[in-house]
Amino acid sequence: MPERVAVQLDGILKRFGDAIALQKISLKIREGEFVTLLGPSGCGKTTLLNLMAGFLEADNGEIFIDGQLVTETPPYQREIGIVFQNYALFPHMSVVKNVGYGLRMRGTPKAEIDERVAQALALVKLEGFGERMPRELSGGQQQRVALARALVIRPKVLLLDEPFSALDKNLRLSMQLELKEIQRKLGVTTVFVTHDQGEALSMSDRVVVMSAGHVRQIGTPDAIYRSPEDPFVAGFVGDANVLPGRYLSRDDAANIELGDATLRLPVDRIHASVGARLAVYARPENIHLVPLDGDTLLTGTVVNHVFQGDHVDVHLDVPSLDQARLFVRRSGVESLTRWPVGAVAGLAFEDDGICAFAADATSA
Ligand SMILES: Nc1ncnc2c1ncn2[C@@H]1O[C@H](COP(=O)(O)OP(=O)(O)OP(=O)(O)O)[C@@H](O)[C@H]1O
Repeated sequence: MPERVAVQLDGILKRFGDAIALQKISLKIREGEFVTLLGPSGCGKTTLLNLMAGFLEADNGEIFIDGQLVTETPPYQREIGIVFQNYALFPHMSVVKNVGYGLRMRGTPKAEIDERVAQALALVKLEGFGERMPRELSGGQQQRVALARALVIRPKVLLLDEPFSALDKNLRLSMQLELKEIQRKLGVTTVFVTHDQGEALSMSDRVVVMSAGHVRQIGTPDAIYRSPEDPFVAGFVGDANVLPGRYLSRDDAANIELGDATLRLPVDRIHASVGARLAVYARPENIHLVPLDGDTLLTGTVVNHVFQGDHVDVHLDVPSLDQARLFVRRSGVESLTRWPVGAVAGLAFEDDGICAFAADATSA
């Protein structure tokens, strides 16, 4: 059976005055999918979410929800649930009244409202909190109420705009897990907005990376992290060393000059033409320190260790790479003694986690 499309955007263009906030965005979200819009502040994530919700109108393009054209449909008829960053609970209503609001507006019978509100509160683990007022709840509890209020109407799509960004780190992590479990249990199509790449990678089925009103890449977290197709994505998602290189030639692999060394990399990782100067992106965990021998072409001198708890980042100067400084990630503290400051190490690059773009195309 073909997968159903829950949300479809076709050529969405949005201007604010002379400024273009969204540049012809097209996107299909499958039923039951958890999709995250990820990008830096001002890239257009919230604008896109507000267009799906119906709070804003597009200047051009069409939006379909569950196969219906909704471009002209007001928010309350789109059957979507929304959770904002700042809770936006009704302050003068109890938890039960807040959660039941959407059902009362739809004229649902009282007995059914009571039952569905109780179910929704159980889902977000807030049984027993029904008579409290929002001011009597913690930030995390308020956000659970907001989630219950959004889910109780059984929305076709759940939209969340940075819902956990006001929470402290530990609470944010546990809320992320909880949301993901609830979403999986209900199978509700979800669009989540964040500027936090860790949040996007850990929760999503697919991530839509945006910058300056454009979609830069759409893919699974693994594809976005391992095979970025755009220099913005390579620089924004995860840590990367950006090193100067040149695309020498291509046979069954791409031959890339990096300082005195030539790397052979899969051709599909090189987004440039033969002869181009390159910005080579290398993840710190994909560069290894190796003892020097007669064949070592690329070496670095250790200049610093940065202890990060579960790993150590070793920083090195690489004279043959235009004096570039790079860092590699080691899991054990043994690297502190094996590669002390001042030591000279050979650098070995794994294919996985390396990609390159024409140097003049890089924006990150
Ligand atoms: N009502 C508005 N009037 C004018 N410009 C706006 C309006 N809303 C958004 N913009 C502009 O549109 C662009 C996209 O804004 P948007 O809020 O969608 O970004 P964002 O990616 O959600 O950022 P943040 O993470 O900071 O919320 C920005 O340049 C912003 O200044």
